[in-house]
Amino acid sequence: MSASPLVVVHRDAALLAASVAARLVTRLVDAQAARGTAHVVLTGGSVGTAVLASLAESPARDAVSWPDVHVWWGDERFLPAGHPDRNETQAREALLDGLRLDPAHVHPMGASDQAPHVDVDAAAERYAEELARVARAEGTSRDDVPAFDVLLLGVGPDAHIASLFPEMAGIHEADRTVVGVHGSPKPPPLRVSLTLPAINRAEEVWLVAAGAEKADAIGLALSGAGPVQAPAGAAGGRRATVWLLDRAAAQRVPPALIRLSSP
Ligand SMILES: O=C1O[C@H](COP(=O)(O)O)[C@@H](O)[C@H](O)[C@H]1O
Repeated sequence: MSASPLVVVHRDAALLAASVAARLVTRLVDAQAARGTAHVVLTGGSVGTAVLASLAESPARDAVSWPDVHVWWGDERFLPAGHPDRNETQAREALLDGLRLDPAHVHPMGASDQAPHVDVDAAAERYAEELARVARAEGTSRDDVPAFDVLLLGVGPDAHIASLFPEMAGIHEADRTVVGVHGSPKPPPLRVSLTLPAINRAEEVWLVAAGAEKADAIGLALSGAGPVQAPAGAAGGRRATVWLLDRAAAQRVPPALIRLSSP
C-alpha cells in the first residue's frame, strides 16, 4: 500500500533542482543516522540530472558519508558503456565522479557492449540478481530488493516513469523487479527498467518534473488515471510519495493535492 501523494510546487526548474538536492542530503543523512548505510535510486532525464548537478555545487553534500551510500538506477538506456545518452554517464558527469563513493556500492545497469549484458533481457535479469544479492547481504529486507530510502523518478510528457511507458508490456509486470524494454517510443528503443513492484517497495518515492509540456501528463496521473494510461500515477513509496514540481508542470494538478507552493 503506497502513501497518498503530496505535491510541492516551486517557482521554477532551477529552484526545484536546488530544493530537491537539499532534500536529498537530509534524507540520506537521516537514513545513515538510523542505519549506517543509505540506498538511493537515481533517475535520468532533465530534472533528475539537474538535481545531481545542483548537489555537486552544494557544500551540504559533504554532510553525507558517500562511501556508505548505495547508488542504483531506476532505468537505463541500453547503449554502450560511457555513451553520452546513458543515464549512468550523465549522473557520473553531473555528480558521481566528484564524490568519494565506494565503487562496490555503485550499481549501474548493464551496457549494450558489456558481456554478459549484450542482450537487454539478460541485462535486466542480471540487475534483478544484483538487487537480490545486496538485499540478502544486508538482511534488512524481506524482499528481493534492498530497502531503498529514496527513489527518484522523472516524469515524461506521456506520463512515463523510469522506462515504463503507457500501454507497453512493462507496466503490467507483477512478478519481476526489472525488465528489458523493447520498442521504447522515446529513443533509444532498448532500455532496462525497474518495474512497479520494485519501485513501490521504496520507502520514499519522489517524482520530479518541470515544464509546461509535462502539465497534462501530471494532471492525468494525479486525477486517478490508471497505470496503463499514466504510469506515473501508479508509483508510490511505502512511507511517502512526493511530487516535486515547478509551477509550469503543476498547472493541472488538482488544487486539493498541493501542500506547498513556494513563493
Ligand atoms: O528517457 C528518460 O526520460 C525520463 C524523463 O526525462 P525528462 O528529460 O523528460 O525529464 C526519465 O525519467 C528516465 O529516467 C529517462 O530514461
